[in-house]
Amino acid sequence: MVFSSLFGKRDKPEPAESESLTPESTPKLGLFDRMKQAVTRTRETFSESISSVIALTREVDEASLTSLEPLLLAADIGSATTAIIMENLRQRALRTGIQSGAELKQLLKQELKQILDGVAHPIQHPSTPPEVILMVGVNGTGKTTTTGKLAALFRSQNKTVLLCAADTFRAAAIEQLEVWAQRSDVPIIKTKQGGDPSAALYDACIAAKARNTDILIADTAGRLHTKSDLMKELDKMRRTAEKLVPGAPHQTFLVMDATTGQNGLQQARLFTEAARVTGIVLTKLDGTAKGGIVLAIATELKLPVIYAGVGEKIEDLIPFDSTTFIDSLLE
Ligand SMILES: Nc1nc2c(ncn2[C@@H]2O[C@H](COP(=O)(O)OP(=O)(O)OP(=O)(O)O)[C@@H](O)[C@H]2O)c(=O)[nH]1
Repeated sequence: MVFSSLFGKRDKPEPAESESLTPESTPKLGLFDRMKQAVTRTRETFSESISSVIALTREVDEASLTSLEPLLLAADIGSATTAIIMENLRQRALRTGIQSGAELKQLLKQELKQILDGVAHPIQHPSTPPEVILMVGVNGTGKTTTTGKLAALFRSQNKTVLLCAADTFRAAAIEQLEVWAQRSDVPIIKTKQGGDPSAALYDACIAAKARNTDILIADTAGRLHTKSDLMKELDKMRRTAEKLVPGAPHQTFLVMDATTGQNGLQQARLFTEAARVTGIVLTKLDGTAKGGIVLAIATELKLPVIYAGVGEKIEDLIPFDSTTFIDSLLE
């Protein structure tokens, strides 16, 4: 089995792949630099406007605090979350008696980090393989792409992976996942388009157990929480996995598109209630100036972001870390 590294050349480059980083052309970036690159657009608007307020702050008073509020809203942090941040900032600024703009910035960073850390929890892994992961979410958020990227990420950690193409609804989803499986050099279990996704998942669970595979990732069709037949289908998949693998699905990742902002959040809120989501994968962070949505996810969904999608290529998925995120957003 050949898998050089996440940054290595792959056998069958797709158009997006051909531009991929190679060790020869570009130095490997660390997590911090990759996150920083991904949130460039958010940083440009958020950090620069915050910095100009901070630079003008001679003393920390109600006026300087209030001038931060529209900047938080502009980054799509959301009104409810912004209100929480502002209230906490006021109290902490008062309590600690800070004076300078630089201290205010540090306080803001601490406040933002605290919000993210408040919902973080260690991922529970099963004691015996396979670990079953369901990828769920509304249409077009990046489920299939993220399933492929996750396979590559786990392979680079020397885990064995099996993919299950349980998106039997969208015409090209199965073929798309097959391409990702080839890129990551992992096997795939599929059924025909229009087939029963639970049947595909059943076969995949049996195969993962027989092969002692570490991780089984199932890509599911995009759906809205309002489509009750599709939500029932998701339930059936859960029950199928549970019958075959104790505790499965161990993770249910809701794939959210960062560019959809507060609309996406509203959909996600209703989705998490119905689908027993355990964590968020936030895609397309690279394509938005509204990366502040990460904070709204924490306060409103009470769920941690586990991974962030930072581009279309196979290596463009990074484990989400609150310190890295806040530090790359607010230098
Ligand atoms: N820039 C960027 N594009 C992404 C990212 N993740 C996914 N995409 C793109 O988003 C588009 C939709 O991705 P898919 O994986 O097909 O979405 P899906 O959720 O499986 O779609 P449905 O099955 O229709 O629900 C594709 O063009 C992907 O390349 C990301 O992190 N950054």
